[in-house]
Amino acid sequence: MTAGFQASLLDLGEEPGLGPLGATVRRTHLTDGAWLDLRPAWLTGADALFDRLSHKVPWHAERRHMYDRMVAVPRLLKFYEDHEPFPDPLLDQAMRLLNAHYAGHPGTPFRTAGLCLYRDGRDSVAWHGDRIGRGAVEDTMVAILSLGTPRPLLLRPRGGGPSIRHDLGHGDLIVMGGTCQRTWDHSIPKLTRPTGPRISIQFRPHDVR
Ligand SMILES: O=C(O)CCC(=O)C(=O)O
Ligand SMILES: [Fe+2]
Repeated sequence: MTAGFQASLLDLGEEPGLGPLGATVRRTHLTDGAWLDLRPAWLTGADALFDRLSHKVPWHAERRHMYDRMVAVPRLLKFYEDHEPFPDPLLDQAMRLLNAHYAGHPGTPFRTAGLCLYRDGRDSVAWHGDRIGRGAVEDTMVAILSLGTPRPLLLRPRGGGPSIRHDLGHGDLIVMGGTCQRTWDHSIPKLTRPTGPRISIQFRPHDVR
């Protein structure tokens, strides 16, 4: 989608700014009532936001129970509940713009911000849908603003079938909507080539994880 992260490192002085949504958002309909909206380069001057978030967010590692043992979650995390102040005013602005653009859609308004830091290509998210809470039974929406090194996001129908791939670049927006969390799974696969860091900001409605 957009240029690589390293190439833009010279832009640190540029103030981050969000573009319009409106007609710049391109929708792709998937099967079973799932859809994706893409808005490449929604955020310009994204280096400065990457830099601020990497320093300001209290990133932490988590361990989760898997099969019969505890394993390290392969990324750093911080989840902002809807009553918690976001770590940067740009996240408040992004959520306001998203809520204005998607007003009235099932699964809105967006209320929380989940942040992930992928330190390198070994960090990843395994196949899953955001089905904790309402996402398991109702249409919902998850909007992701991607910063830093581009990483592929893969999606595949839960019922089986080929996966599709979207490369999420520095400042790109992708929105999963309709039945996407129930009928499709998504993942950020590990990469073996040298890969710089990426921050993912996921806006979700209340009671969806
Ligand atoms: O890194 C991303 O953009 C996706 C993260 C994700 O799917 C999740 O945290 O549920
Ligand atoms: Fe997810």
